Amino acid sequence: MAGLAPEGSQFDARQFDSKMNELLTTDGQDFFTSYDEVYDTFDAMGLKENLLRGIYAYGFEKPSAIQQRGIVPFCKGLDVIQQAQSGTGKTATFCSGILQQLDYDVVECQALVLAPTRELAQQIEKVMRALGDYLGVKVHACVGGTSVREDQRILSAGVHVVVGTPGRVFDMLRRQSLRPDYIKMFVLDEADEMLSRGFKDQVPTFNLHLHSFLKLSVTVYIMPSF
Ligand SMILES: Nc1ncnc2c1ncn2[C@@H]1O[C@H](COP(=O)(O)OP(=O)(O)OP(=O)(O)O)[C@@H](O)[C@H]1O
Repeated sequence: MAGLAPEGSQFDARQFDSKMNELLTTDGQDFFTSYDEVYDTFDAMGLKENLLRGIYAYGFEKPSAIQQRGIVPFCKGLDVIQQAQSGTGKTATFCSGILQQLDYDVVECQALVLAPTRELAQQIEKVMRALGDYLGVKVHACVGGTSVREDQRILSAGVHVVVGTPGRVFDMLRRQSLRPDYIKMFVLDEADEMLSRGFKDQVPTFNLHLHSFLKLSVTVYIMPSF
């Protein structure tokens, strides 16, 4: 799979591994290991009014523990790694962060979310759509088992966010139906699951493919294996 780099990119698995090893073993000055600020209400987070309306209309009254700590750093453009048990509100955390940072006048894909399963990608799309209802967000789920043509039609009509599984998203990138030029946010949901499912070689390929076009803010969500 490591040889499956997109056309035009110069993916070198060995070089990638050595760079990753270097990054993981360096005491980076800019690397935050914790973020102390806690916001115990959504109102205190400085979110767009229409995002707040979406959050409250969805039925959330108070942010969960991970939302109290995770939404604001995401909104500040920091690279975020969050690890928490299932059902603690991680999805709404990164959806809110993305919805806060989108430029709604630009109908181009600005955020890419990858998930390990079709069901999860579709579930994330629903949450993103619901929370972003008052913002007019255009979000599309790019997953296998659906019409490629329909994906291409929707993407060419323009979306702000793509949520998908690696295979179909990769396919859309290769066909240039999904253009990475405007992507400024990247979320890898359930990263440990993604990496253990054999997407290991595709994920760095995505990163590299995107990196060759833009400066990327990477957000990784890790699910612990309990
Ligand atoms: N602040 C909140 N107030 C009330 N309910 C919430 C809040 N945040 C999330 N929820 C609800 O809690 C449930 C779990 O949230 P979510 O799916 O975001 O968690 P998760 O950590 O991503 O879980 P999983 O890893 O299982 O996908 C959902 O039904 C969601 O609507």
